[in-house]
Amino acid sequence: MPQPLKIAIAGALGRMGRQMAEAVAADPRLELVARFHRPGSAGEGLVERDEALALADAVIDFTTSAASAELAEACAARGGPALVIGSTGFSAAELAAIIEAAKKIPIVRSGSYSLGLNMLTGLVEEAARALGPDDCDIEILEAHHRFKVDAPSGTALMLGEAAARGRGVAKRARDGVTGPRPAGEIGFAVLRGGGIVGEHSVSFLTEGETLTLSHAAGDRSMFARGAIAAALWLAGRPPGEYDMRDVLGFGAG
Ligand SMILES: NC(=O)C1=CN([C@@H]2O[C@H](COP(=O)(O)OP(=O)(O)OC[C@H]3O[C@@H](n4cnc5c(N)ncnc54)[C@H](OP(=O)(O)O)[C@@H]3O)[C@@H](O)[C@H]2O)C=CC1
Ligand SMILES: O=C(O)C1=N[C@H](C(=O)O)C[C@H](O)C1
Repeated sequence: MPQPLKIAIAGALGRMGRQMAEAVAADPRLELVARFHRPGSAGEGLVERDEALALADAVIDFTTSAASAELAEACAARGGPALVIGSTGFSAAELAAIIEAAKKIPIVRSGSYSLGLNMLTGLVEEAARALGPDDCDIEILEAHHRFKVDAPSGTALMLGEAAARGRGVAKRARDGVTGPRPAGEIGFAVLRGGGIVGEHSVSFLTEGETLTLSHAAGDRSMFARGAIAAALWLAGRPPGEYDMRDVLGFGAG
């Protein structure tokens, strides 16, 4: 039997951090070696970040865009551990820092670790290609709980990228006199409230009919399962930035 993969969890006190700790502890292929939170919050089962990095083969990180970019730099500076990033809402500078770090360590980053959602991106790409931009409009709707801080969601942006292969630019918000909808635009609409775990739909609209592809997350456990699959997949990989489509073997991605 191979040695269990040593996992550290960032953002351990967050919604996903707690979900991850439960899932990792229950998985015999893994050993939960450290949990950490913000700097200075060690104690009661938590350690400082750098202690965690020294113990782990891989870190699973659902925190904030800024914390993830900083963590990627710290992991790269010491030549490891590998990193699974689930955070969303990245600025261009934060993304650039992660891409730089991925020259030194292997990183999986995805706006969604759900298997179903990653399957949906393939279907969206196929539908967008088949329907073409001339008479078919694409609109993406996402809904999340009241605590979510970024919009559109990382998943909505992923779906937008899938739809946009061969299409026009994103339209992130509409307000006031917007004028008619430009052809090829991909529109995003955002709903926030209550405890919604994550709902996404992509509609393809022509003047005669609407096709809608959608996904709803029932709870956060499948994000944790996907992140664990990513950590196991990363073991022994060369440096590089990978995504969930690589992990799931969904083609060139
Ligand atoms: N890719 C995917 O499949 C999924 C992605 N997400 C994304 O994951 C992220 C976290 O989501 P969620 O768990 O709901 O959010 P939470 O706010 O519940 O958790 C994030 C945690 O990270 C902590 N944190 C902030 N800065 C640092 C730091 N420098 N070091 C360590 N910990 C830090 C926060 O602390 P404090 O509370 O003190 O601010 C908080 O406890 C979001 O970006 C979300 O969009 C969520 C679900 C699935
Ligand atoms: O913040 C969340 O909760 C979620 N964030 C991710 C996103 O931004 O897409 C994934 C999931 O929808 C839950």
